[in-house]
Amino acid sequence: MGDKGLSFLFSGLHFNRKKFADDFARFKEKNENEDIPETSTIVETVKVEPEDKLAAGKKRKRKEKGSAERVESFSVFKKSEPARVVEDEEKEEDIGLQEKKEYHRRIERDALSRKKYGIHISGHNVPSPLQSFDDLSSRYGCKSYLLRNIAELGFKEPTPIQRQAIPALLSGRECFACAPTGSGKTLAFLFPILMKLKPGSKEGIRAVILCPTRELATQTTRECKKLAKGKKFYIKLMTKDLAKNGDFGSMHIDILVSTPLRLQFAIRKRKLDLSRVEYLVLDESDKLFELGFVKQIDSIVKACSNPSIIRSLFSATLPESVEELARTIMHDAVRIIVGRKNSASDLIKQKLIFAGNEEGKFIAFRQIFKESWTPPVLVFLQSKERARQLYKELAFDDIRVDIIHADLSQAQRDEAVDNFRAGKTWVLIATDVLARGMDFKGVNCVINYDLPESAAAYIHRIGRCGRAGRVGEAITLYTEADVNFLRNIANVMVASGCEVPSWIMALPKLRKKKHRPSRDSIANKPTKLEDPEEE
Ligand SMILES: Nc1ncnc2c1ncn2[C@@H]1O[C@H](COP(=O)(O)OP(=O)(O)OP(=O)(O)O)[C@@H](O)[C@H]1O
Repeated sequence: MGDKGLSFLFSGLHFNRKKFADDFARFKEKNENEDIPETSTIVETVKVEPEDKLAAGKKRKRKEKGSAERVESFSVFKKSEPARVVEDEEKEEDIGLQEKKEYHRRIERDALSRKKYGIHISGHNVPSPLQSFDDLSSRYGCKSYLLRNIAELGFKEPTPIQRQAIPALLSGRECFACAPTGSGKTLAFLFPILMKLKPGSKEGIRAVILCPTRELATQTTRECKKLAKGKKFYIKLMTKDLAKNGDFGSMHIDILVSTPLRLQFAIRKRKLDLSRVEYLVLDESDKLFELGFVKQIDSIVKACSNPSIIRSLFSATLPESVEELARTIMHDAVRIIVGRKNSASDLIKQKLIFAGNEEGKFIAFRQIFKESWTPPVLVFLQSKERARQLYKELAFDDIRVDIIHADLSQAQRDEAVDNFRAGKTWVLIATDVLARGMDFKGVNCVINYDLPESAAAYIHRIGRCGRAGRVGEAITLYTEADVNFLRNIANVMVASGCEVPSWIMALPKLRKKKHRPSRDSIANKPTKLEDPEEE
């Protein structure tokens, strides 16, 4: 990603490159020299402070900070801060022996716990991971209604990302978090917001959650309302109508969930005030930092001008480039990686099928349905046009098939998602508009009719199955046109323990990141699909 259009994001919140050229140079140097390995172990400095005090202190400090001090935030992962060493040493001497012992016991306990759950952290003084949801009351005074709502949802134990990200955010730390698809990241960012914000306040918007698609924004709003049940939070989804006509001055909103474009529109045209926002979440953050979104994100981050804002980035994939961009806007962030970075959930059985050409692909696709299939199935294609073609081919079969892509009206899109959720649709044909974040619990199988355009797209697409501890199956069809790109997908498969033919692994590495070949239109060779309920 180039520098163009990243005026604000790339320059940091208040960062003046000229004025702080030396610091910037040092940061760059440090960054290059101190690259933390993927499976980085625990990096914590020796400093004992109770969690609530620490959080309060942090907040105060952030509020007092002027623009110059923000330069510090460039060293998100620094292992030692020269200016602080003396101070830390003095403090350490003051700490009694007992406290020191207790501190070291905690460090050991935390390290063991993180190892057990595959949590890797970097950052200064990272709070202990949760042992259970009960920790939320004992350590952070969590209100009973929230724990009740979690229990009602059937959640017994926090997932690994929840164990670490919730305490980090509750302690006032910004964070970027990478954890597998379907591993509960949504609750990890929603919970601290609900815990920290006063419900029904008239102060204005205090939390903004950004999602790359309307479907995901709708789903996140619904999840947020479920978690907040019993409290009068004003939780709003930014609809098209609201963005165009909303009278935000007279409207009560505590938490706003939106796609970037709609929010940017409302800021510009409806003078939406985000200056009181305390929490900004970029969900599917790597997507939001892609070229199509980055200008919008830029202006939203700028509009969220509260100096003590806590920003967090969540995704199942987190490329280096995004981490670098994130560092420029975040202060003293905690980096949390669950499992291996940029890998697929190991609950998904992944398979590659060679189909020669487009015609062969259609035959192979039908074969999958003939042999064995358990609805619901999600089928991904590379474009709206191709999705329409496949839909046409299947529409005359006795199969409950539907289609979703960005050209449909909002009502049609909502209906497609609702019907699929409700089990009224068995096969949903989709473009990548549905690839990220969508949580369809029952999906057993994802079929990549067209090879995904990148390894990240592959991880997110197949991540629509194998969620919340369930197993799933992902089948990827490929043709001659895809062979050169296969290695990228195969790497992901191998990393999650799936078998891949050795010739694929021997293919040269491709420099090109995106793969979108032009393809022949989908063959029209109808053979009737089997209806599983008739068997
Ligand atoms: N602690 C928990 N115990 C059991 N299930 C949970 C827990 N937390 C969340 N879930 C469930 O796990 C599923 C996946 O969660 P979620 O959608 O947040 O995943 P995600 O990590 O955001 O995935 P993606 O990367 O695809 O967006 C949801 O159905 C959610 O209700």
